[in-house]
Amino acid sequence: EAGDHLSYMKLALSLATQSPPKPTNYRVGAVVVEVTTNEILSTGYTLELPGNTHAEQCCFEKLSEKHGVSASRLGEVLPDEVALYTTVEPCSHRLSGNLPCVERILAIGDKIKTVYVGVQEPEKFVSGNSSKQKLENAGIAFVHVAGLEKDILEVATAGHENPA
Ligand SMILES: Nc1nc(=O)c(N)c(NC[C@H](O)[C@H](O)[C@H](O)COP(=O)(O)O)[nH]1
Ligand SMILES: [Zn+2]
Repeated sequence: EAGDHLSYMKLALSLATQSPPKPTNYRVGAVVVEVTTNEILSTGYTLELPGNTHAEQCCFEKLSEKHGVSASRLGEVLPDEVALYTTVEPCSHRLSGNLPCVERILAIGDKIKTVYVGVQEPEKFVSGNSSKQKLENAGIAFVHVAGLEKDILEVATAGHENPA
């Protein structure tokens, strides 16, 4: 079981390495998994889709495209037990003003049971990321998958002046 989590987080990390480096965000990778079958429903990495997109946002936009529903209605079409793996915890505020990913997760409702994160968001752009609290308040589990922190931060900050 724990092995599975690490393999999904490693997959998310490999996706993050495809993200074009940028000084104003993090290079993140995310994977949406159907828990009972271990089927990968969607993947995403920062800036994969047009616009200033986040990895988690790309996962959801691909799923809404596939199912022909808006991302906010994904709760109607997703299977009952879904997990999100993301190398950096979902944002709770974005300096661009775009909709934070924690709000995108909450809008999906009770289909996403667990969010697995590789690291907490560094304090560089936004301090006090509140996604853990928001998710747990909504009954969504927030689980840290340990072991890849150094690699995740190196990839995430590769576009910065002084990378991690
Ligand atoms: N979980 C997560 N996935 C991402 O794909 C990504 N880029 C961030 N980054 C969080 C960081 O707080 C925001 O990147 C800045 O606040 C700038 O906001 P924009 O990205 O320009 O909307 N966090
Ligand atoms: Zn985000």
